[in-house]
Amino acid sequence: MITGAAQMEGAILVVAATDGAMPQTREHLLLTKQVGIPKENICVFINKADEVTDKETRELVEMEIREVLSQYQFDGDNIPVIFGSALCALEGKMPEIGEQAVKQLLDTMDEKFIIPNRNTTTEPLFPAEHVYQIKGRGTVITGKLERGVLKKGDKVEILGYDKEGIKSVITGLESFHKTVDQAEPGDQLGVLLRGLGPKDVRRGTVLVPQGHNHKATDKAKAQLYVLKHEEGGGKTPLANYFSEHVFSLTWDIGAVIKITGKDFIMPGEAAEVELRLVNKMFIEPQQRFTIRKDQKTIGTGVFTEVLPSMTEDEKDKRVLKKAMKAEMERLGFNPYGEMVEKRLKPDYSNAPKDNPMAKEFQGEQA
Ligand SMILES: Nc1nc2c(ncn2[C@@H]2O[C@H](COP(=O)(O)OP(=O)(O)OP(=O)(O)O)[C@@H](O)[C@H]2O)c(=O)[nH]1
Repeated sequence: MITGAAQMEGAILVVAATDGAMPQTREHLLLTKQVGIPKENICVFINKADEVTDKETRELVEMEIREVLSQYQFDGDNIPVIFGSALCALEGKMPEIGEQAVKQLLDTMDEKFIIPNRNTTTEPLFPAEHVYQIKGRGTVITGKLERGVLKKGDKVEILGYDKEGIKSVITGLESFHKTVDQAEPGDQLGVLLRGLGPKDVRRGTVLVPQGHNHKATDKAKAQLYVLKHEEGGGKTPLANYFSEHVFSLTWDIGAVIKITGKDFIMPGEAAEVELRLVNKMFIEPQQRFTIRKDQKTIGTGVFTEVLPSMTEDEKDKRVLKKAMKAEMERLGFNPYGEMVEKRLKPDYSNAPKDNPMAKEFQGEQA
Protein backbone atom coordinates (compact mmCIF):
# COMPACT_ATOMS: atom_id res chain seq x y z
CA MET A 1 0.00 0.00 0.00
CA ILE A 2 2.90 2.28 0.73
CA THR A 3 3.44 4.39 -2.35
CA GLY A 4 -0.25 4.39 -3.11
CA ALA A 5 -0.79 5.52 0.45
CA ALA A 6 -0.34 9.14 -0.57
CA GLN A 7 -3.61 8.73 -2.44
CA MET A 8 -5.82 7.33 0.25
CA GLU A 9 -8.78 9.00 1.88
CA GLY A 10 -10.46 5.96 3.36
CA ALA A 11 -9.54 2.42 4.35
CA ILE A 12 -11.04 -1.04 4.48
CA LEU A 13 -9.14 -3.12 6.97
CA VAL A 14 -9.32 -6.68 5.67
CA VAL A 15 -8.73 -9.38 8.26
CA ALA A 16 -9.08 -13.10 7.66
CA ALA A 17 -11.59 -14.68 10.04
CA THR A 18 -9.24 -17.65 10.18
CA ASP A 19 -6.26 -15.57 11.37
CA GLY A 20 -7.61 -12.57 13.27
CA ALA A 21 -5.37 -9.54 13.78
CA MET A 22 -1.86 -10.12 12.43
CA PRO A 23 1.27 -7.92 12.64
CA GLN A 24 0.39 -6.43 9.25
CA THR A 25 -3.02 -5.44 10.67
CA ARG A 26 -1.23 -3.22 13.18
CA GLU A 27 1.22 -2.01 10.55
CA HIS A 28 -1.63 -0.91 8.33
CA LEU A 29 -3.50 0.78 11.16
CA LEU A 30 -0.38 2.77 11.95
CA LEU A 31 0.01 3.70 8.30
CA THR A 32 -3.65 4.61 8.09
CA LYS A 33 -3.08 7.14 10.87
CA GLN A 34 0.17 8.19 9.27
CA VAL A 35 -1.33 9.11 5.92
CA GLY A 36 -3.96 11.16 7.70
CA ILE A 37 -7.09 9.17 6.87
CA PRO A 38 -10.02 10.67 8.82
CA LYS A 39 -10.97 8.46 11.75
CA GLU A 40 -14.51 8.07 10.40
CA ASN A 41 -13.20 6.69 7.12
CA ILE A 42 -12.29 3.21 8.17
CA CYS A 43 -14.27 0.02 8.25
CA VAL A 44 -13.40 -3.61 8.74
CA PHE A 45 -14.12 -6.51 6.42
CA ILE A 46 -13.60 -9.87 8.09
CA ASN A 47 -12.98 -12.15 5.16
CA LYS A 48 -13.13 -15.93 4.77
CA ALA A 49 -16.39 -16.08 6.70
CA ASP A 50 -17.08 -19.29 4.72
CA GLU A 51 -14.38 -20.99 6.75
CA VAL A 52 -15.50 -19.71 10.13
CA THR A 53 -19.16 -20.43 10.50
CA ASP A 54 -19.68 -20.61 14.26
CA LYS A 55 -20.98 -17.49 15.92
CA GLU A 56 -18.67 -17.59 18.90
CA THR A 57 -15.44 -17.64 16.91
CA ARG A 58 -16.73 -14.80 14.76
CA GLU A 59 -17.56 -12.79 17.87
CA LEU A 60 -14.09 -13.42 19.24
CA VAL A 61 -12.41 -12.24 16.04
CA GLU A 62 -14.61 -9.14 16.01
CA MET A 63 -13.84 -8.38 19.66
CA GLU A 64 -10.14 -8.79 19.07
CA ILE A 65 -10.10 -6.47 16.06
CA ARG A 66 -12.15 -3.85 17.91
CA GLU A 67 -9.61 -3.96 20.72
CA VAL A 68 -6.70 -3.50 18.32
CA LEU A 69 -8.53 -0.56 16.69
CA SER A 70 -8.96 1.07 20.09
CA GLN A 71 -5.30 0.50 20.91
CA TYR A 72 -4.48 2.62 17.88
CA GLN A 73 -6.90 5.35 18.97
CA PHE A 74 -9.60 4.47 16.48
CA ASP A 75 -13.20 4.25 17.65
CA GLY A 76 -12.99 0.48 18.14
CA ASP A 77 -16.48 0.23 19.64
CA ASN A 78 -18.26 1.86 16.73
CA ILE A 79 -16.28 1.20 13.57
CA PRO A 80 -18.43 -0.90 11.22
CA VAL A 81 -17.35 -4.54 11.02
CA ILE A 82 -18.71 -6.65 8.19
CA PHE A 83 -18.34 -10.41 7.86
CA GLY A 84 -18.11 -11.87 4.41
CA SER A 85 -16.26 -13.97 1.92
CA ALA A 86 -14.56 -12.56 -1.14
CA LEU A 87 -14.33 -16.07 -2.51
CA CYS A 88 -18.09 -16.68 -2.25
CA ALA A 89 -18.76 -13.29 -3.87
CA LEU A 90 -16.47 -14.22 -6.75
CA GLU A 91 -17.90 -17.66 -7.18
CA GLY A 92 -21.51 -16.60 -6.70
CA LYS A 93 -21.98 -18.87 -3.68
CA MET A 94 -23.71 -18.23 -0.32
CA PRO A 95 -24.89 -14.70 -1.23
CA GLU A 96 -25.49 -13.68 2.41
CA ILE A 97 -21.73 -13.76 3.04
CA GLY A 98 -20.78 -13.35 -0.63
CA GLU A 99 -22.34 -10.74 -2.86
CA GLN A 100 -24.59 -9.22 -0.20
CA ALA A 101 -21.68 -8.74 2.21
CA VAL A 102 -19.67 -6.90 -0.44
CA LYS A 103 -22.69 -4.69 -1.20
CA GLN A 104 -23.11 -4.06 2.52
CA LEU A 105 -19.44 -3.01 2.63
CA LEU A 106 -19.96 -0.53 -0.21
CA ASP A 107 -23.16 0.84 1.37
CA THR A 108 -21.36 1.28 4.68
CA MET A 109 -18.62 3.30 3.00
CA ASP A 110 -21.20 5.44 1.18
CA GLU A 111 -23.05 6.12 4.42
CA LYS A 112 -20.28 6.49 6.97
CA PHE A 113 -17.25 7.88 5.20
CA ILE A 114 -16.87 11.62 5.13
CA ILE A 115 -15.40 13.52 2.20
CA PRO A 116 -12.17 14.94 3.61
CA ASN A 117 -11.72 18.67 3.68
CA ARG A 118 -10.30 19.47 0.27
CA ASN A 119 -8.26 22.56 0.27
CA THR A 120 -9.12 24.57 -2.84
CA THR A 121 -7.62 27.88 -1.81
CA THR A 122 -3.99 26.93 -1.22
CA GLU A 123 -1.26 26.62 -3.79
CA PRO A 124 -1.77 23.45 -5.85
CA LEU A 125 0.41 20.40 -5.37
CA PHE A 126 0.30 17.53 -7.83
CA PRO A 127 2.70 14.62 -7.26
CA ALA A 128 3.36 12.55 -10.38
CA GLU A 129 2.39 8.91 -10.17
CA HIS A 130 2.92 7.86 -13.77
CA VAL A 131 4.31 9.66 -16.77
CA TYR A 132 3.47 8.94 -20.40
CA GLN A 133 4.88 10.47 -23.55
CA ILE A 134 2.20 10.83 -26.18
CA LYS A 135 3.50 11.49 -29.67
CA GLY A 136 2.28 14.75 -31.12
CA ARG A 137 0.54 15.77 -27.90
CA GLY A 138 3.13 16.04 -25.16
CA THR A 139 3.68 14.58 -21.73
CA VAL A 140 0.84 13.26 -19.60
CA ILE A 141 1.27 12.95 -15.86
CA THR A 142 -1.27 11.02 -13.86
CA GLY A 143 -1.89 11.20 -10.15
CA LYS A 144 -4.07 12.75 -7.50
CA LEU A 145 -4.32 16.48 -6.97
CA GLU A 146 -3.28 16.80 -3.33
CA ARG A 147 -4.51 20.34 -2.84
CA GLY A 148 -5.42 23.56 -4.63
CA VAL A 149 -7.02 23.90 -8.04
CA LEU A 150 -5.44 23.28 -11.45
CA LYS A 151 -6.78 24.82 -14.65
CA LYS A 152 -6.02 24.47 -18.30
CA GLY A 153 -3.49 27.15 -19.23
CA ASP A 154 -1.89 27.23 -15.76
CA LYS A 155 1.85 27.86 -15.74
CA VAL A 156 3.58 25.20 -13.70
CA GLU A 157 7.02 24.11 -12.64
CA ILE A 158 8.48 20.68 -12.01
CA LEU A 159 10.34 19.94 -8.83
CA GLY A 160 12.12 16.87 -7.50
CA TYR A 161 14.85 14.35 -8.38
CA ASP A 162 17.32 17.26 -8.43
CA LYS A 163 15.14 19.13 -10.90
CA GLU A 164 14.08 22.68 -10.37
CA GLY A 165 13.07 25.47 -12.66
CA ILE A 166 11.66 23.28 -15.46
CA LYS A 167 8.66 25.23 -16.61
CA SER A 168 5.62 24.13 -18.57
CA VAL A 169 2.01 24.94 -19.30
CA ILE A 170 -1.02 22.73 -18.73
CA THR A 171 -2.57 22.17 -22.14
CA GLY A 172 -5.21 19.70 -21.04
CA LEU A 173 -6.81 18.08 -18.00
CA GLU A 174 -8.59 14.78 -17.94
CA SER A 175 -10.39 13.05 -15.11
CA PHE A 176 -11.84 9.57 -15.58
CA HIS A 177 -11.61 9.84 -19.39
CA LYS A 178 -13.42 13.18 -19.50
CA THR A 179 -11.80 16.44 -20.44
CA VAL A 180 -12.23 19.00 -17.65
CA ASP A 181 -11.37 22.71 -17.47
CA GLN A 182 -10.55 22.66 -13.82
CA ALA A 183 -9.47 20.04 -11.30
CA GLU A 184 -10.16 20.08 -7.59
CA PRO A 185 -8.30 18.48 -4.70
CA GLY A 186 -8.80 14.73 -4.52
CA ASP A 187 -9.37 14.44 -8.27
CA GLN A 188 -7.60 11.60 -10.02
CA LEU A 189 -6.11 13.30 -13.05
CA GLY A 190 -4.21 13.14 -16.27
CA VAL A 191 -2.39 16.43 -16.83
CA LEU A 192 -1.13 17.18 -20.32
CA LEU A 193 1.97 19.36 -20.39
CA ARG A 194 3.62 21.20 -23.23
CA GLY A 195 7.24 21.09 -24.28
CA LEU A 196 8.82 18.69 -21.84
CA GLY A 197 11.67 16.31 -22.55
CA PRO A 198 11.43 12.63 -21.62
CA LYS A 199 13.73 13.10 -18.64
CA ASP A 200 12.13 16.26 -17.25
CA VAL A 201 9.47 14.53 -15.25
CA ARG A 202 9.11 11.12 -13.62
CA ARG A 203 7.17 9.41 -10.88
CA GLY A 204 7.91 11.25 -7.66
CA THR A 205 8.43 14.72 -9.09
CA VAL A 206 5.71 17.25 -8.30
CA LEU A 207 3.93 20.02 -10.18
CA VAL A 208 3.63 23.36 -8.42
CA PRO A 209 2.59 26.72 -9.88
CA GLN A 210 5.30 28.99 -11.24
CA GLY A 211 6.23 31.60 -8.67
CA HIS A 212 6.06 29.12 -5.79
CA ASN A 213 8.70 29.43 -3.12
CA HIS A 214 9.66 25.83 -2.50
CA LYS A 215 13.14 24.49 -2.99
CA ALA A 216 13.86 20.87 -3.64
CA THR A 217 16.20 19.59 -0.95
CA ASP A 218 18.13 16.51 0.03
CA LYS A 219 18.29 17.34 3.73
CA ALA A 220 15.47 17.67 6.21
CA LYS A 221 14.68 17.28 9.89
CA ALA A 222 11.96 14.87 10.87
CA GLN A 223 10.31 13.10 13.75
CA LEU A 224 10.58 9.35 13.22
CA TYR A 225 8.77 6.47 14.92
CA VAL A 226 10.33 3.02 14.59
CA LEU A 227 7.73 0.27 14.44
CA LYS A 228 7.78 -2.57 16.94
CA HIS A 229 8.13 -6.10 15.66
CA GLU A 230 4.47 -6.75 16.65
CA GLU A 231 3.50 -3.83 14.42
CA GLY A 232 5.17 -5.43 11.44
CA GLY A 233 8.47 -3.63 11.98
CA GLY A 234 11.98 -4.99 12.50
CA LYS A 235 13.55 -6.51 15.58
CA THR A 236 16.67 -4.37 15.75
CA PRO A 237 17.08 -0.70 16.68
CA LEU A 238 17.97 1.96 14.15
CA ALA A 239 21.55 3.21 14.43
CA ASN A 240 23.15 6.42 13.24
CA TYR A 241 24.06 6.51 9.53
CA PHE A 242 21.75 3.64 8.63
CA SER A 243 20.82 3.85 4.96
CA GLU A 244 17.16 3.18 4.33
CA HIS A 245 14.52 3.69 1.68
CA VAL A 246 12.21 6.64 2.32
CA PHE A 247 8.72 6.92 0.76
CA SER A 248 6.77 10.20 0.69
CA LEU A 249 4.02 11.51 -1.61
CA THR A 250 4.76 9.47 -4.74
CA TRP A 251 8.54 9.48 -4.41
CA ASP A 252 10.83 6.94 -2.85
CA ILE A 253 14.54 7.24 -2.46
CA GLY A 254 17.57 6.09 -0.46
CA ALA A 255 18.48 8.14 2.58
CA VAL A 256 21.02 8.21 5.38
CA ILE A 257 19.54 8.71 8.82
CA LYS A 258 21.27 10.77 11.48
CA ILE A 259 19.73 10.53 14.90
CA THR A 260 19.70 13.68 17.02
CA GLY A 261 20.47 13.44 20.72
CA LYS A 262 20.84 9.67 21.07
CA ASP A 263 22.67 6.71 19.56
CA PHE A 264 19.76 4.44 18.65
CA ILE A 265 16.05 4.42 18.11
CA MET A 266 14.58 1.26 19.62
CA PRO A 267 11.55 -0.39 18.03
CA GLY A 268 8.54 1.35 19.57
CA GLU A 269 10.47 4.58 20.13
CA ALA A 270 10.39 7.95 18.40
CA ALA A 271 13.24 10.41 17.89
CA GLU A 272 14.27 13.49 16.03
CA VAL A 273 16.35 12.66 12.96
CA GLU A 274 18.01 14.31 10.02
CA LEU A 275 17.44 12.60 6.68
CA ARG A 276 19.97 12.96 3.89
CA LEU A 277 18.51 11.86 0.59
CA VAL A 278 20.22 10.66 -2.56
CA ASN A 279 18.42 13.31 -4.64
CA LYS A 280 16.80 16.65 -3.99
CA MET A 281 13.08 16.12 -3.59
CA PHE A 282 9.94 18.08 -2.79
CA ILE A 283 9.64 18.22 1.00
CA GLU A 284 7.66 20.57 3.20
CA PRO A 285 6.99 20.62 6.94
CA GLN A 286 4.15 18.30 8.04
CA GLN A 287 4.68 16.06 5.03
CA ARG A 288 4.59 12.42 6.05
CA PHE A 289 6.89 9.59 5.08
CA THR A 290 7.53 5.93 5.76
CA ILE A 291 10.75 3.96 5.84
CA ARG A 292 10.77 0.52 4.27
CA LYS A 293 13.33 -2.22 4.27
CA ASP A 294 12.97 -5.58 2.54
CA GLN A 295 9.24 -5.03 1.79
CA LYS A 296 8.64 -4.17 5.42
CA THR A 297 7.65 -0.83 6.93
CA ILE A 298 10.14 -0.21 9.72
CA GLY A 299 9.38 3.43 10.44
CA THR A 300 6.89 6.23 9.90
CA GLY A 301 7.47 9.91 10.38
CA VAL A 302 6.78 13.50 9.57
CA PHE A 303 9.17 16.10 8.18
CA THR A 304 9.51 19.02 10.56
CA GLU A 305 12.01 21.34 8.89
CA VAL A 306 13.44 21.70 5.40
CA LEU A 307 17.20 22.23 5.60
CA PRO A 308 19.48 23.72 2.95
CA SER A 309 20.80 21.08 0.55
CA MET A 310 23.89 19.10 1.43
CA THR A 311 27.35 20.56 0.95
CA GLU A 312 29.84 18.70 -1.26
CA ASP A 313 31.55 17.50 1.90
CA GLU A 314 28.32 16.10 3.28
CA LYS A 315 27.68 14.32 -0.01
CA ASP A 316 31.14 12.73 -0.03
CA LYS A 317 30.79 8.96 0.50
CA ARG A 318 34.25 8.82 2.10
CA VAL A 319 33.15 11.26 4.80
CA LEU A 320 30.15 9.05 5.53
CA LYS A 321 32.33 5.94 5.70
CA LYS A 322 34.70 7.67 8.10
CA ALA A 323 31.79 8.69 10.29
CA MET A 324 30.47 5.11 10.32
CA LYS A 325 33.86 3.75 11.22
CA ALA A 326 34.22 6.29 14.05
CA GLU A 327 30.75 5.39 15.24
CA MET A 328 31.66 1.68 15.38
CA GLU A 329 34.83 2.44 17.31
CA ARG A 330 32.99 4.72 19.70
CA LEU A 331 30.26 2.14 20.37
CA GLY A 332 32.62 -0.84 20.50
CA PHE A 333 30.53 -2.92 18.10
CA ASN A 334 29.23 -2.97 14.58
CA PRO A 335 25.54 -2.18 14.02
CA TYR A 336 25.89 -2.09 10.21
CA GLY A 337 26.30 -5.72 9.19
CA GLU A 338 29.33 -7.79 8.23
CA MET A 339 29.95 -6.27 4.81
CA VAL A 340 30.44 -2.81 6.25
CA GLU A 341 32.76 -4.11 8.95
CA LYS A 342 34.89 -5.91 6.37
CA ARG A 343 35.17 -2.81 4.23
CA LEU A 344 35.81 -0.29 6.97
CA LYS A 345 38.01 -2.42 9.25
CA PRO A 346 37.30 -0.56 12.50
CA ASP A 347 39.90 -0.70 15.23
CA TYR A 348 38.12 -1.72 18.41
CA SER A 349 41.27 -1.77 20.59
CA ASN A 350 40.40 1.48 22.35
CA ALA A 351 36.65 0.93 22.18
CA PRO A 352 34.46 0.19 25.20
CA LYS A 353 33.87 -3.54 25.68
CA ASP A 354 30.56 -5.34 26.06
CA ASN A 355 28.24 -2.55 25.03
CA PRO A 356 24.85 -3.96 26.09
CA MET A 357 23.35 -2.64 22.86
CA ALA A 358 25.50 -5.01 20.81
CA LYS A 359 23.16 -7.92 21.46
CA GLU A 360 20.18 -5.92 20.24
CA PHE A 361 21.77 -6.04 16.79
CA GLN A 362 22.38 -9.77 16.75
CA GLY A 363 20.06 -11.97 14.78
CA GLU A 364 17.75 -10.46 12.24
CA GLN A 365 18.76 -7.04 10.95
CA ALA A 366 15.66 -4.84 11.14
N1 LIG B 1 -11.89 -19.65 1.94
C1 LIG B 1 -11.64 -18.45 1.49
N2 LIG B 1 -10.45 -18.18 0.95
C2 LIG B 1 -10.23 -16.93 0.49
C3 LIG B 1 -11.19 -15.90 0.56
N3 LIG B 1 -10.68 -14.78 0.05
C4 LIG B 1 -9.43 -15.07 -0.33
N4 LIG B 1 -9.14 -16.38 -0.07
C5 LIG B 1 -7.90 -17.10 -0.36
O1 LIG B 1 -6.87 -16.64 0.50
C6 LIG B 1 -5.62 -16.72 -0.13
C7 LIG B 1 -4.88 -15.42 0.03
O2 LIG B 1 -5.46 -14.47 -0.78
P1 LIG B 1 -4.70 -13.17 -1.23
O3 LIG B 1 -5.58 -12.43 -2.13
O4 LIG B 1 -3.32 -13.52 -1.64
O5 LIG B 1 -4.68 -12.40 0.14
P2 LIG B 1 -3.61 -11.36 0.68
O6 LIG B 1 -4.28 -10.60 1.73
O7 LIG B 1 -2.95 -10.65 -0.41
O8 LIG B 1 -2.63 -12.33 1.42
P3 LIG B 1 -1.25 -12.00 2.11
O9 LIG B 1 -0.25 -12.03 1.00
O10 LIG B 1 -1.10 -13.13 3.08
O11 LIG B 1 -1.41 -10.68 2.76
C8 LIG B 1 -5.89 -17.11 -1.57
O12 LIG B 1 -5.64 -18.48 -1.71
C9 LIG B 1 -7.37 -16.82 -1.75
O13 LIG B 1 -8.01 -17.66 -2.65
C10 LIG B 1 -12.46 -16.26 1.15
O14 LIG B 1 -13.36 -15.44 1.27
N5 LIG B 1 -12.62 -17.53 1.59
